[in-house]
Amino acid sequence: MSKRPRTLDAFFAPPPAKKQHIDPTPSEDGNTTTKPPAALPETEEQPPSTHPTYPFPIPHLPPSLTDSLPSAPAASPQILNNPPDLDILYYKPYIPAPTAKTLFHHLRRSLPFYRVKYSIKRGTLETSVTTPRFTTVFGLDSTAVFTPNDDKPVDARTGKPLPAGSYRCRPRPIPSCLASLLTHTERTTGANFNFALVNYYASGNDSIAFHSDSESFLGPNPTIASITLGSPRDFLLKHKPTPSNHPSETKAMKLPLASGDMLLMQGRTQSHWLHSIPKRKGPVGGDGGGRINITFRRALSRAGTENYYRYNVGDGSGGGEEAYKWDDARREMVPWKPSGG
Ligand SMILES: O=C(O)CCC(=O)C(=O)O
Ligand SMILES: [Fe+2]
Repeated sequence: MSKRPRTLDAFFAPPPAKKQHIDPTPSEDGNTTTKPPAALPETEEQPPSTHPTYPFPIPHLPPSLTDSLPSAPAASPQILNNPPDLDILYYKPYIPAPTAKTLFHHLRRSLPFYRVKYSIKRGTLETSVTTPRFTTVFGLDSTAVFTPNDDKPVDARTGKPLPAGSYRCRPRPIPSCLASLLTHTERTTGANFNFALVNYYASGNDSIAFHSDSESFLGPNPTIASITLGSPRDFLLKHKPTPSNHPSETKAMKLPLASGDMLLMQGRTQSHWLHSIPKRKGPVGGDGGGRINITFRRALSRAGTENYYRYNVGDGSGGGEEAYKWDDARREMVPWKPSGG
């Protein structure tokens, strides 16, 4: 449940909200309100998020977005708990469509993405796999924190610097554009999150196979918020096999996720159900087929941090794989070169 009254600037504002509250009244379409110009410079001056682990600075949300964000959720959630072991709140939508579209374009052009390669062993055969979508991740498990103005994580209990080699990966603080959304989602749901994982599906050819996010580093019955921005895609859910329920007989449930929708997966959902975004043939519709998915999660141990960076940034040369950045002229993700050329 919400811990603070929800207002316009509470929506994406980080906890110590610097901005003055101006006008929480949404317009008729539930989207924008006209703001006094005086409010704009303060937001415009917000510097981008920077960190030695980021390949480039990550801009703050633009004033047009922070100022037009409504008091979410835009709709009360539908409760999906009828099938055994399923426990999902379906916000349809969480963020109204026009705002979700602006947020989609902002995040697509602002975040570094990766096409991670890893190898899996099947028997004695080692196979190389390329993740069939772009991914990126920010955050740190609950044993450590980033302190303001500090590049390196410190011990969450003692506040002391971590011994060298505590992490194999190089954890990245959550940039302000995602931190604002995370904070608002915590207020809406009453859950706590320390990770933001982002998928970018460039077309209907990108996908995620059936899996559950039931890793032990999330603890039992984890709560995961999952937000869709951009083109719609089908989200499939099917119960894990049980002695009386053979996988071939398990019928999948289909949720047609649209831009702005959020699923709050909780309870026994991860331990008992699998989910996937299958490939989609033909035109996908909306935003040229591109779709962003953001999941907010809470990892409890270092294993979570190692795992998330390994599979969402990669571990090539310590800092991850080659970064990609959205190119507005080419309308695609292109390998990012530090020189810009
Ligand atoms: O894109 C989605 O909606 C699902 C993503 C997902 O399941 C995951 O990242 O674990
Ligand atoms: Fe998942």
